[in-house]
Amino acid sequence: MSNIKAIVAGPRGKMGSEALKMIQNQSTLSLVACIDRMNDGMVVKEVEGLPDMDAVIYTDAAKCLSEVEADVLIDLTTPENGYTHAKLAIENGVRPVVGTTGFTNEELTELTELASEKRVGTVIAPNFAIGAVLMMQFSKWAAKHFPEVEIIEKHHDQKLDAPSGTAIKTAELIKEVRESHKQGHENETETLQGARGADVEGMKIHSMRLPGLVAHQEVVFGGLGETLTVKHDSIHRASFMSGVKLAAERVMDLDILVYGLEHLLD
Ligand SMILES: NC(=O)C1=CN([C@@H]2O[C@H](COP(=O)(O)OP(=O)(O)OC[C@H]3O[C@@H](n4cnc5c(N)ncnc54)[C@H](O)[C@@H]3O)[C@@H](O)[C@H]2O)C=CC1
Ligand SMILES: O=C(O)C1=N[C@H](C(=O)O)C[C@H](O)C1
Repeated sequence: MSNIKAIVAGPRGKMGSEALKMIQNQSTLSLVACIDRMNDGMVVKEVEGLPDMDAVIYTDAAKCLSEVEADVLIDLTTPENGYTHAKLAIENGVRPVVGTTGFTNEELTELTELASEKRVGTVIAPNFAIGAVLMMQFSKWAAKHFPEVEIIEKHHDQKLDAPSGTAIKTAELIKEVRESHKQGHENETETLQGARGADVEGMKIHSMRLPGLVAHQEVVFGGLGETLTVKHDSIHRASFMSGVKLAAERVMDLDILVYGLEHLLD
């Protein structure tokens, strides 16, 4: 697959700017437009800090998606805008590749149904790093043998959603093999609210936000006399870009929505 025409939403963001660099440095994708909150009508290279690329910037997502001839929309924005952009893209026959996290289950269901109805391939992946996808798969495997598990996710302090999309996806994968049950002491109480974290069928998720962090997760399993920790660290946002590229290539052959990069890996 070559010359896949891509729109990037969120080009000035931490992920969006990395995606522009990735597109600039490979040959299968080309940038045909951007969707941003500002700089309407300017071209990318005119915006300070953005790479030397000629695509036009739109602030009106509906206009961009109906006017520009594009194959894929790469969305790296915010939960609310990511959902709206994905919906608009599907309605306009542009295949969404969504990294944005924080969607509700209702939004995911709606997008899944819309993608099937319109037969527009869609990828929503809470984590595009190959190592993170493996960390989630290893965790699912481990949970078959160690059903007592807690998830600790650590991110930079500019992150809007908690817990992370990755932590939620990990819990969902573990749920497929772990029977729902309460963990810890049956009479456990919290003397400080939130001390035990968020609860998914008895599994706990703890979210840490600090400057200096990028994206990190530990899945800690406890057994009789032993613990097992499955750990992944993204130390640079370049870690996500091979997954974004793979998703943009593979979405061209889909006519349904897939949730999670694992569905696209061999
Ligand atoms: N799936 C994955 O592998 C990864 C996903 N993420 C997710 O990607 C999203 C973006 O993350 P970051 O780049 O770190 O955030 P960021 O805050 O650096 O960037 C978000 C960008 O979206 C822009 N934006 C907001 N509203 C917009 C709108 N209506 N139209 C166009 N652009 C708009 C903002 O101006 C900003 O530049 C988050 O939801 C984050 O959780 C982050 C890293 C990896
Ligand atoms: O906001 C981030 O940075 C990240 N968000 C994604 C998530 O919510 O899981 C992926 C990665 O953890 C980085």
